Amino acid sequence: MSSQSLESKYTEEQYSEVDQYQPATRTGKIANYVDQRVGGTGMVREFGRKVFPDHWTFMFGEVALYSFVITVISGAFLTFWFDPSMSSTRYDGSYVPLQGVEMSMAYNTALQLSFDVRGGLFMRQLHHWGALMFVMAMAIHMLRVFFTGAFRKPRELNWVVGCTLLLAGLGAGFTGYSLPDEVLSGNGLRIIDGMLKAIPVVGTYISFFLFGGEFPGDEVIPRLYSLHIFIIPAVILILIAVHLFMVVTHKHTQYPGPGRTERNVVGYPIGPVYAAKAGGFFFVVFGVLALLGGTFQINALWNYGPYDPSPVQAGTQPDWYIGWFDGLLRLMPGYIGGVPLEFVIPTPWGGNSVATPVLVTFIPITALLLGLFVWPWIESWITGDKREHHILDRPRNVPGRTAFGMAMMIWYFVMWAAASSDLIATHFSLSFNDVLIWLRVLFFAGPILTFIITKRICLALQRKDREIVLHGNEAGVIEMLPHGEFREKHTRVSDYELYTLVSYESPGVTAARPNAKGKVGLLEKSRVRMNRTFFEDRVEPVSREEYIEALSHDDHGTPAELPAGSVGAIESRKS
Ligand code: HEM
Ligand code: HEM
Repeated sequence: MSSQSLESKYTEEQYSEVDQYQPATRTGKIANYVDQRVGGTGMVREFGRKVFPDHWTFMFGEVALYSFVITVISGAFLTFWFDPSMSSTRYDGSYVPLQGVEMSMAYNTALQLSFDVRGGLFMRQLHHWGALMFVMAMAIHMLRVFFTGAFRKPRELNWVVGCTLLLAGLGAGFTGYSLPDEVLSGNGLRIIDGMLKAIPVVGTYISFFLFGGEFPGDEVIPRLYSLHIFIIPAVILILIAVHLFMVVTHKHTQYPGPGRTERNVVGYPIGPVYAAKAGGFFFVVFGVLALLGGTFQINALWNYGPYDPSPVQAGTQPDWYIGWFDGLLRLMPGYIGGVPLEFVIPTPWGGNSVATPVLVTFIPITALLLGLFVWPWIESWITGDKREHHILDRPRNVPGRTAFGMAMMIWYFVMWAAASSDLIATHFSLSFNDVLIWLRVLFFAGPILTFIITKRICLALQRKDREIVLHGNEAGVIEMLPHGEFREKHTRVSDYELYTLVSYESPGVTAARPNAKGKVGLLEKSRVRMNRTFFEDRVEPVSREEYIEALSHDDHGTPAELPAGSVGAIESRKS
């Protein structure tokens, strides 16, 4: 019992009486002692009874959380040995091919961690696999939230917190990857330096300040280190706390099903079953990462050699979440029809060069990242839907959003694939230039084709669902009728499945809304155009009348009366 509740319930004279209710066991007494001073019971009662719906797609947020914890633990281990200094030293560790080679302390200690610290290589690999899993889990979690519409009101701000987490994750990955100061990380930094310098007027200054002088300087690794082990993890930690707090206050969304409404949550309370499952799951994630870290080599930095701006290695790849920046740079032509795209603006101090090929790459990067942040508002602007949503969408039931999401994914994949254009060319014995030209075509045509194809697939799946609701599933049993006709038997779907198949709305196109002056502005016109792209093709959901009509035909081998709950499912459709 917490001290607060004691105060409110008992007078001072009654305190001695209360002491008689001390638990009998020693553990109970210790728990009581702590609780009277900490007051945790109320919190446990509040959180322990929170109901959490169960679905496998809700697991990715947890995987992100656990892999972050594992990168923090393994990263803390690395800090005991890693020295982020760029001062020069001669390697004298146990890796023979590099003995006597001059290198920075950062690379030297990363090699020491790999060869001379007991368990060091395992911890480095665990850290790197943990980082990859962290960003991967975040991305899949984000896609789950996107494709099921879990970002809609009231969760828009939590979506923004999530997007910030994703950016912070990319920042953590990039800064970590740059720390060991070998050829691969040095080349990554060289690309960043080039992108910064392309910014007109201020670019060279930004690069100069970041690197503490002319690239590579001797300041950048210690600076990245502060960002990597302190500032970015602290930001991630705070944002995760805010994110999960918001998940609790909003309550979790749920998939459509019997008894699930916009006003309730059906699932298990967190304590004890869910908490035990989540605790166990942490160790599963830890186990998988330990297995990867222990058996699959990653970032074998002794093969690269110390950073030197002159060599660039063939075949090396940046981590998957960074590759698309690199890919974009490769996609952008430097010349069109023999005319260089880079030009110089004459100025009194000798001219300012504008690196157009590099600058243009900022457009898709900004569009993709900014679009991600503001998507909840864009969607509600297109649809005109300002209502709260706690029941999730099945992706096929929102063809416009699903098609758009898939188009953006393909766009991302093309940019990412471009970062491996050399490997694609060598592995498949193709001309490097041809690969690049095809990727350029796909950069523009890929998203459009994906949008069209995905929308068609969604509509086809909706039609299939409609067919299943009205005529049941093919039973795989052929029967012969008395007059000799053969036909396949159909079985009705269960009431549960019926709920899943019919609980959705399929809005039509909304008409243009004139402004106060009675005119339809340019913005409204573009909204209506997008609204039409999203909603013009639609499949009408099954109506009550259609359903009853279908049931009454018992030529599908179905009873003439309605199964309990089935009409309720149709009625509960959100429209
Ligand atoms: C450090 C990274 C992250 C962690 C640890 C995390 C964790 C979680 C967890 C545990 C949940 C509840 C379970 C679930 O639905 O999966 C959740 C829900 C949510 N997350 Fe994340 N998340 C992260 C990143 C993101 C990102 C990148 C986004 C989107 C851009 C996002 C958006 C959301 C939203 C909108 C919800 C509420 C979903 C609902 O109620 O259905 N999160 N997050
Ligand atoms: C408090 C948290 C963290 C600490 C103390 C930490 C510490 C470190 C240290 C000391 C290194 C250099 C070791 C080496 O290269 O051998 C490193 C590398 C790295 N870190 Fe972290 N880190 C943390 C969080 C993260 C997070 C959240 C991510 C990713 C999203 C990440 C990604 C990386 C990567 C990719 C490397 C390069 C690993 C390699 O050399 O193969 N770190 N980290």
